[in-house]
Amino acid sequence: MSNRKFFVGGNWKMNGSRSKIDDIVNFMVTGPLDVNTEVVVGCPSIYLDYSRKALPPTIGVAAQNCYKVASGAFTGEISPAMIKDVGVEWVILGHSERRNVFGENDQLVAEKVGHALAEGLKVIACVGELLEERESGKTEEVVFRQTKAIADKVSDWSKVVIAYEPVWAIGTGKTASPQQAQEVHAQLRKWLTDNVSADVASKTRLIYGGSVTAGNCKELAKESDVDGFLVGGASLKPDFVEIINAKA
Ligand SMILES: O=C[C@H](O)COP(=O)(O)O
Repeated sequence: MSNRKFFVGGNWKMNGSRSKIDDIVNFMVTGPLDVNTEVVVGCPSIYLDYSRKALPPTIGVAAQNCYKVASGAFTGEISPAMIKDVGVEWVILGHSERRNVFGENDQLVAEKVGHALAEGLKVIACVGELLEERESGKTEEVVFRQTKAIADKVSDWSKVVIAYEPVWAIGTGKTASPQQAQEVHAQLRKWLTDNVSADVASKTRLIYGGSVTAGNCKELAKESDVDGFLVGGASLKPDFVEIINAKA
């Protein structure tokens, strides 16, 4: 039994409206939510303020992205300083959709992580391989490369959660099996032991994302190196409560 607090993040992606958020807040407040799980929801930037005000302080709020500097001529971007200004304490960085739809590379993701942490935000940093990378035996190489870029910018690991999200499992209904998730999580934890420290490796939450549902969360949560989830589609539905309670 690890002493890592189970962590469940919801990533609403580009979904929602004020009325939809009211519904989500309602089912989350009704819960009941396992008090032993840390819960954070990732909102579209335009709804960060609204969501932070609507949710109880026991539920964290995350931006889904931010830029790597505090302010300036960067049309369309938001900064960690702005995120903090509306009372939001987390940001998701390096999500596979940022990497693969919007072309963010390891270096940009790492710079964003470094700046967000320096500004006092906590970071959910995402890594994960494409289907062709898995099929050609490159999963470990890819997730280690992505993790190293991020790790080089981290000085305080207590502010970081790593989300392993195999791209082939995101939004596809093809969840990684508990064994597949555990295998990569164990490799990542060993990487942290070898390249950061045993202490950081034992304390850092490694969460899994990719088609997590109320139906598969309990089996995944039994794996010793799976410390929680990053949930997309199911975080918009009352099923999210069951996922938060996967360990209860
Ligand atoms: O950030 C969440 C992941 O991309 C997983 O999304 P999904 O649960 O809809 O597959």
